[in-house]
Amino acid sequence: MGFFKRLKEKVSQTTDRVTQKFMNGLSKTSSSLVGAMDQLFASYRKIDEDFYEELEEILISADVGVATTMELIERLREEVKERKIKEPAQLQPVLIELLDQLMNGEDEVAELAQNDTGLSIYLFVGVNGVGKTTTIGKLAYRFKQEGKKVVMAAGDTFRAGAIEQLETWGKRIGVDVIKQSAGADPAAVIYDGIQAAKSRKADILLCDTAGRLQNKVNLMEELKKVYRVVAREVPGAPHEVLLVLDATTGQNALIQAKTFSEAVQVSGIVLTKLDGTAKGGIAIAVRHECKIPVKLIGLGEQADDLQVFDTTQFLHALFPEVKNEKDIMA
Ligand SMILES: Nc1nc2c(ncn2[C@@H]2O[C@H](COP(=O)(O)OP(=O)(O)OP(=O)(O)O)[C@@H](O)[C@H]2O)c(=O)[nH]1
Repeated sequence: MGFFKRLKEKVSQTTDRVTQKFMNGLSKTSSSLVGAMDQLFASYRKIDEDFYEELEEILISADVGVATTMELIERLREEVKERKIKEPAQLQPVLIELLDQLMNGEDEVAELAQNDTGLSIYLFVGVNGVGKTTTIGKLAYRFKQEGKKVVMAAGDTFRAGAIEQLETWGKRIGVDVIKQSAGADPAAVIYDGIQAAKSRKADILLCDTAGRLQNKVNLMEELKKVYRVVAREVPGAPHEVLLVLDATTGQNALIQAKTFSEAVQVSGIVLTKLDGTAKGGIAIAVRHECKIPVKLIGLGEQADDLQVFDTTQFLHALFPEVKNEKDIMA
């Protein structure tokens, strides 16, 4: 179903709070992207090579990425030909539909996997500072709100601060944290976490992992070991391996996605700090270029600023004025 049809249904159905979260969180990207596009559409009388070139620059500076931008422009040229569009201003709804398609259109809002026969185990991977610990705290809060019994394991033993930070989150939201001292073997901490979660009949165990070791090889070996321990202790686990990427690092996030996917089977991406950048186009690039679904996005530091990624809400927050094709055609 096309974007505008879903928009009518989804935005009216979804609680206003979610739509507001997306709009507030993406306001920086929206104002810079829409501002630049409005200027472009107003300053061109016809759709020519200069117009396409300027549109390319706008998309790339919003961190949509070169590959995704090139593909978008290619599809736009075809649409312009097919629909015999003359006015640049008529392009905006077409552009939004194409962005929607590039982001896999139909809202397969990727659900978080659960183990309906017992303990669900999530691993969180990603480099230091991207928001891993914060994301674990926010997700623990979300699951607790849903009535689930949650336990967290402080597997990022590389940085002492990460252990304390997770403990702070645990105290704040009333969730147990299983830890050892800094420098301990992450796989041993996560093994303890699994035993504790089982004995406490928890529904879900959220595991932080090392954000950095001496070098990439050690880090990747470490992650493979954690993965093996989890898979041995609970059949079918880990149920999610969530790679946490910082949206403010732009195209670097794509490089990290490729690196981590070589070491462990990443099942989903959490894109954090989208509220902290005007280059939220990175979500489009990640969604289109990585074959891994963006499952969650971080729209702020508060516990309920972690939202399930939803293409319709995302594009509506970027282009809030465009409710349907007629808005622009008129
Ligand atoms: N504005 C904003 N800040 C965020 C978001 N997610 C995390 N942060 C902040 O980013 C900073 C780093 O977050 P951490 O959770 O410590 O990063 P980390 O990846 O856990 O770092 P390590 O624990 O070393 O792996 C903290 O100040 C968080 O509050 C977000 O979605 N929006």
